[in-house]
Amino acid sequence: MDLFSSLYIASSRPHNPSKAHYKYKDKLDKASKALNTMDSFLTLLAYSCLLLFPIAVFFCCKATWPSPTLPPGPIRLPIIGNLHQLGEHPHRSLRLLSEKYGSLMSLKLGCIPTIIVSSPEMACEILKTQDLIFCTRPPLVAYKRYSYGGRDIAFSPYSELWRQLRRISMLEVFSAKRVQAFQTIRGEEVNTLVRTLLRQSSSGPVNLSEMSFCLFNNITAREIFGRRISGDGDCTSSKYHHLLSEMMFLLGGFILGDFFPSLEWLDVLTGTRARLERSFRGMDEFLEEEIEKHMHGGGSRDDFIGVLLRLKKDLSLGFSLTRDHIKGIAMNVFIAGSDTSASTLEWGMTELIRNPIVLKKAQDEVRGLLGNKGKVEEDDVQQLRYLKLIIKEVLRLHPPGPLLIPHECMQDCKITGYNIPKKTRAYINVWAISRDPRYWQDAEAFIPERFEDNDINFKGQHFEFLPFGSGRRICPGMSLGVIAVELALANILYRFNWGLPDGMSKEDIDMEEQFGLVIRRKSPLILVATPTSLDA
Ligand code: HEM
Repeated sequence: MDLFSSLYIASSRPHNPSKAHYKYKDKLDKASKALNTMDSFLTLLAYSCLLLFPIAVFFCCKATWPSPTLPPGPIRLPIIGNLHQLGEHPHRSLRLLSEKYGSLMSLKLGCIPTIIVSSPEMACEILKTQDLIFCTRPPLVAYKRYSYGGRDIAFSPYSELWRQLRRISMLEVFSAKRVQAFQTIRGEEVNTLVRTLLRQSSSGPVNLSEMSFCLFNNITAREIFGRRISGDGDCTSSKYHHLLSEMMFLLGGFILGDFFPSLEWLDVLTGTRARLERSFRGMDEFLEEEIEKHMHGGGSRDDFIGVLLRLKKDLSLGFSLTRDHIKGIAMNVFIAGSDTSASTLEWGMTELIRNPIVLKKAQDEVRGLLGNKGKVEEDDVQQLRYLKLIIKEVLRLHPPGPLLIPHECMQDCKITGYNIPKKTRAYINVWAISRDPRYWQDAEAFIPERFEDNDINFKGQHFEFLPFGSGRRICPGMSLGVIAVELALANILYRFNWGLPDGMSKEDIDMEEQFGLVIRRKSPLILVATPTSLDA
């Protein structure tokens, strides 16, 4: 993502444009026709400010190297610093830079001092040894809005309130008891996926990316609100797909004000703020409706909203849980629970199709264990050793959050003798770490067997493998996410044979990533699913 990505955010078309927007856009279109190169006059204005001003300043001030007391890093341009070096896939560009400047690298992104961590040792330093100093979040524009001004778990700064929210969520929302209680939901939704695949596969290739998203979106919605959000018996489209994609994009999309706090007004001018507000309002209205339904006897006492509304009345909590806290937590789970798991399933199937020997071994395992049973249940999954190795390998090569959610340093500190000033932003490049040939043999290859004879897991103690992060901010939904992905993958491998559409070979599979807070495939995964003899 380069410096102008935020302008792209501003100029790309919103998903749910209002009538007013079209009217406004018509006028701009006339202007842009005349200009013939820009999407809108406002964008042109913003480009001008951003291009001409730095160029002018460039001639007045020099590029600088980071001071010797900071970790090494590339030379910084005036104004934009190293923003231009992020590229379209920041995790990849940052890996290349860190090969030159080291596993603790210093950058300046706009006005923001930043460190990039690219080795297990440095990740351990930030997420374990100095976790208490680094466990806050930077006050990014979208984080502030989507967290109801710091009233959620994922995007709020570290504080006593955050600790309380995280504590009660761990006990009541993400607990082992709750994971167990949602077993039926996962089973029913995976059955719906299988039924949808049976129906759709008879008329041609299926869009597995769309179905993955829909599956996890419905599982998450039932966990939070007690109801599905797709049509009955359907696993092809989710009413909130566009809204969630929009939110994911804005959360990972590098908004201008996040790098130039004094230029936040440009985000208003370019329309990014309005776009953020529109998506926030869309989600807020939905959450309000669901809370109202629960308060008037709808919903279940055991879904997340039911549990949180009960806790709201609990005077022994030690703090008062407000409606905004409930909406903040629900929004986190809705956002964090769908795309992450969908990404794991779609990359998992992508790798399996590219690696037919692994695919066959996984199918032999599940079919050997299940015989003619008809469907895989969660108890069966515990015996699928090879399938679990596959999930680990998918998370190693395709961690859904390649840079985690950014952390920020709360006070001046030192790492390996270098000064890290207070408010330095920290990106942990877990994508680069889990592909580092110093720690992984044949690091770019998909080899689930590499996890066979060792105890490396993703629970945050092995710093060479951190798909869920580590320390105080480690993903609290790990168990909910992993069991759902395992169950879905086991069932679709058991019930279907998989192949590529006619005329395609595995070399033709598009591996391009769409960067955002969560990395999904850029193009949907389209596969041919052939039901096995069980369904003949
Ligand atoms: C394969 C599935 C998943 C993966 C790979 C994943 C990964 C992550 C990562 C990398 C983080 C950021 C950690 C950091 O910043 O240090 C995170 C945070 C979080 N995840 Fe997940 N996640 C998954 C599924 C889920 C699910 C299913 C839920 C909810 C049901 C969830 C809820 C959260 C929340 C609330 C946070 C914020 C934690 C905090 O800031 O304290 N995640 N996740």
